Amino acid sequence: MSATYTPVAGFSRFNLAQIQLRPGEEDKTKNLDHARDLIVQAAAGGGDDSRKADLIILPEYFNSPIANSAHKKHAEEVPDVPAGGKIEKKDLPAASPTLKMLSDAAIQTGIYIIGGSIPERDLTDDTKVYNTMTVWDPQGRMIGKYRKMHLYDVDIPGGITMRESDVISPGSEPTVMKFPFGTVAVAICFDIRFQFLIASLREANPDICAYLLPAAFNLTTGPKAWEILQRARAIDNQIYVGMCSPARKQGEEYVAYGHTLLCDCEGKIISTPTPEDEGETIVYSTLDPEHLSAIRKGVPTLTAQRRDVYNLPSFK
Ligand SMILES: O=C(O)CCC(=O)C(=O)O
Repeated sequence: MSATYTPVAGFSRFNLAQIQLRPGEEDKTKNLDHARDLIVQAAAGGGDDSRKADLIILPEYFNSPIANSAHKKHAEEVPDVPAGGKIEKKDLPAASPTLKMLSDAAIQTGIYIIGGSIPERDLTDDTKVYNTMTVWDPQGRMIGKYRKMHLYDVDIPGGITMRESDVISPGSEPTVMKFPFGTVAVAICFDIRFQFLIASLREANPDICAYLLPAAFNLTTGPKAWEILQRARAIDNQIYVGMCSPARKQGEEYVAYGHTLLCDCEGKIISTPTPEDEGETIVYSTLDPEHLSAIRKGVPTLTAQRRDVYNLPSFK
């Protein structure tokens, strides 16, 4: 039986720069100045051709320490973006320095930015803080917002015990971004473990070409699961998948794993720092529609699904 195949709508070759930024410190101004310098550096080059980056992504909690004790103190106001809309720079909250930096950096570089994640203060309930991503266009407008949905509450004997939900409230809006070069599903860190999230987004948006997540795995789960989860999600959904980690820094309350990477739609890792490169670095990749097409055509798992025999169970 020959596979029916159509190219992924709206996907054109693009360059991604993932900034494995050093972990945030208490001095937010210092963190933001440093992140901006790295964004400018990342914008200048990379990928496997001579074009500059088209999209930059930062890590989880990049503007402040990754610590439950820090989130409330560093939380900022983040406006909601109307569906399909944008928030102009002049309408950003004056008291949100991280949003201002990201908007300025997008204008300065002329590049789309997935602004990692930051603690967000709930305006209507000051007991609530979210782990929130913002997305920016080259005009410095905020074009997307996503609140982490699955909170990292784990108790691993001999490993790590953590309850993100002691401080953070969960979001409940899965998010897909339409960039001029392709449709990208976004989420944050622990969300990668939930296959139904990306599978349902993928089903509703067949034009998704990539799944990108700011993340910060740790030294317990990083070695076991960081790489395999990304490769699994990539193979299951036949999309590019990448997570962007903070650099590893011993002595922090939460030591991030590092190893930022991007794998292609057959689970092959195409860009990652060298093993000794757990420190600050920029990982460049090129996402290629022809490669994606060839893989989907060669192994047509998505069109060959037997929905007449099985289907996702309803949770409701
Ligand atoms: O899934 C994991 O092992 C790590 C997740 C995590 O650290 C997070 O979501 O913050």
